[in-house]
Amino acid sequence: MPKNEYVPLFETRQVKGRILFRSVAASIFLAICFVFIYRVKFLPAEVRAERLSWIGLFLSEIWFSFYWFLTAVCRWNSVHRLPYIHRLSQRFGKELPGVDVFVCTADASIEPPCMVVNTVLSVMAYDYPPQKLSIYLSDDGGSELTFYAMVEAAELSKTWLPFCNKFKVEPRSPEAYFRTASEPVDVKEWGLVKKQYEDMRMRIEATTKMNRIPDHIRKQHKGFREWDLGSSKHDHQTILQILIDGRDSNAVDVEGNPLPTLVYLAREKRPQYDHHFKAGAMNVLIRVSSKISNGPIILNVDCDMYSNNSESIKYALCIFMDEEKGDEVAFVQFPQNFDNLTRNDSYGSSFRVAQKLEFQGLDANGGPCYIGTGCFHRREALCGKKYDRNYKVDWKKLNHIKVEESAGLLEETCKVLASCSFEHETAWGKEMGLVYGFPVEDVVTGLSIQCRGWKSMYLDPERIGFLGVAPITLLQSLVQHKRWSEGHLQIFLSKYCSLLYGYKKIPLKLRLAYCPYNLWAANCLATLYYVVVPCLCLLKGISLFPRISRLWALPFAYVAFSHRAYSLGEFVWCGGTFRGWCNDQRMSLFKRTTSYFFAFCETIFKLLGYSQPAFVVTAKIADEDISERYHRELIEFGAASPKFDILATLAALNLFGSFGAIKNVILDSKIIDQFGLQILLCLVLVTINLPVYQALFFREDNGKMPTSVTYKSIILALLACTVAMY
Ligand SMILES: O=c1ccn([C@@H]2O[C@H](COP(=O)(O)OP(=O)(O)O[C@H]3O[C@H](CO)[C@@H](O)[C@H](O)[C@H]3O)[C@@H](O)[C@H]2O)c(=O)[nH]1
Ligand SMILES: [Mn+2]
Repeated sequence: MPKNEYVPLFETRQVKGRILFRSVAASIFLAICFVFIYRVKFLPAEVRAERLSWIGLFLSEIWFSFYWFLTAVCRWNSVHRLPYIHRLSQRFGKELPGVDVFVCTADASIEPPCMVVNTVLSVMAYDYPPQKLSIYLSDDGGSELTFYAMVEAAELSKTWLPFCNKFKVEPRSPEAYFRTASEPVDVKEWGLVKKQYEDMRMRIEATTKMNRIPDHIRKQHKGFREWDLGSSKHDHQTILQILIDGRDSNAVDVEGNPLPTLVYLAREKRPQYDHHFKAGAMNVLIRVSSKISNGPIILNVDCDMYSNNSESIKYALCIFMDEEKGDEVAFVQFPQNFDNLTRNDSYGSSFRVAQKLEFQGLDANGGPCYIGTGCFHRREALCGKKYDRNYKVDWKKLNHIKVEESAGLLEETCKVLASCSFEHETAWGKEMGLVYGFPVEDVVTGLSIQCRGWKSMYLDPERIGFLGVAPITLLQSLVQHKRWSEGHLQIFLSKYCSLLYGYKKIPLKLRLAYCPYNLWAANCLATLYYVVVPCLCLLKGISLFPRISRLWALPFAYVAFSHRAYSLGEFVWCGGTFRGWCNDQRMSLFKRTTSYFFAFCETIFKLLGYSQPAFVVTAKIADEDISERYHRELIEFGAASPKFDILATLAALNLFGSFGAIKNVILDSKIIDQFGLQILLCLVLVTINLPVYQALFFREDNGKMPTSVTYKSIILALLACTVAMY
């Protein structure tokens, strides 16, 4: 091979199964056309109630078809990327760029310091030159418990990092490693390191339990003095402590190797200033890190997302540093995987199909969204730089910038960058850094980066890059989806709507591909209609679908069946189980009727100026009996919530509807022809809701439906049935 021939650092391949996907999509499209023809042709002319319900159903079907069309566009092409890390090391050797890792935490009571420490240790232990690695923890909880945990992490890293390097252990979160490793790599050292970790964990957990730091520990580090003034979570000065200064020749592990830099940061918080949640935290991190290490690549992870693959940085660099295609890439997104999922994933948290297939589609269309965690950014792009075609990075030059100030001086000079007033009348939160004002700051930021001309890419290596904690109760999951769908809808209704904002900036396909996500919440109306009206019409004797003896029933059946069968096929192909798929279907129904519905309403309130932005942080721990039920895959209802009122009422309604229908069929079997499809729809809904009935009527544990919800839902459902029948 000639010497200067370009050898790519990564390759792009078409995802298999495109022809199957396209043929199924085409056939579904055809069937949808027939459904529409039927709806127009047979629209009932006379009876008012009948005509109205029919029109409503038709509108819902138009919506579903439109939505389906968007998802099909998003998936029409899809690619995956194959990085070659050995080529990276061969080509760049020691000239690798600095990487700054940002870990965000917000609340020590639901994000245990011990978990944060594990995440931090896992990213400190990346297989990457430690002099080029800096880890920043942003603590929006401003908690000395978390600070203490970080002091401990700095200490443990001195044995943990050499241990990881020596034995090439994976994963590099000590907790996950000792939980999953089957046999000790080296009995003696294994035992020693394990004991050190266990001791540290016990010390941290003890302080967390006491909710305060005992005096003898406070004396160990000057940083604790910052809490002497008596600060609260929402009102405190900036706390910045460089726990390990990577430049310091004394900062070495037990074997004398250098350690990565480790920084604790709690930005200033004052009640009278908006802090913009995670987006605000990230922007402070960007500024502070620019003074301390200024790595040209930034990795962002949530505090529960430990690194599960010590080579992820190198994978991402294969994209950024590729001579031909790398310079236009602003961020490289890894999927969001979880390590606390049960076999059948009761709450559909795995995003299996989305992450194995949809994101590849986005990648082919111009780039995946930024999803907040497991994402590598090019610092310049994140800070607002526009891409232009002559942009070419000189990685070598980037490496020769040196910071001279001492750690102590840096701690003082950087404080102003983390103060509440710093951003006043600047472009931060608008054109610079993460965008403010949306509960999904990540997605809107990714979009705005892409609209500045950059591309993004998706990497899903065989060994999972990051593992986090998925919600462990139904309510938490629904609350999380409410935040997401609300954030997305707000983006859609703002100036950042991909269709308009991206006009002439990103390809039409990418503009369209954002829509299925942005419009999650908008699904609620059509779904609620489909869940409520056919059932009530059944009781009233209004037929909404073609007779099953007629050919017109075929397209309806085909759309429903093939669409779901294909989805099941994909789900299993992506490694899911049949029951997992059923759970996923149930969750998508639950999300649509509750999370999306509330998100939809709240977005309207917000547009009218009635509600404040919020970010409900997902709890990463739970009581023992809750987590025991989670592992038994029992759906957790437990607490009273308006979301459960809705779920239970809809479930009861369809149950009564089915009872009514079965009674009528027994009295007169001929109606099965006329109402066949409608009865089937009700029965499918009843099947999906089986766990709800169980929670309403049969369960005895603390996770059953609260009695108040049971009564409310039965009364409401009965009322609705009565009104429908008379
Ligand atoms: O005021 C805040 C609120 C949250 N966080 C952190 O943001 C992260 C995400 O919060 P979490 O409650 O875990 O939300 P998830 O729904 O799991 O997060 C997903 O969705 C969020 C947007 O809704 C993104 O910010 C996240 O990166 C993405 O993983 C966590 O590390 C928090 O500590 C802060 O730093 N400051
Ligand atoms: Mn999370």
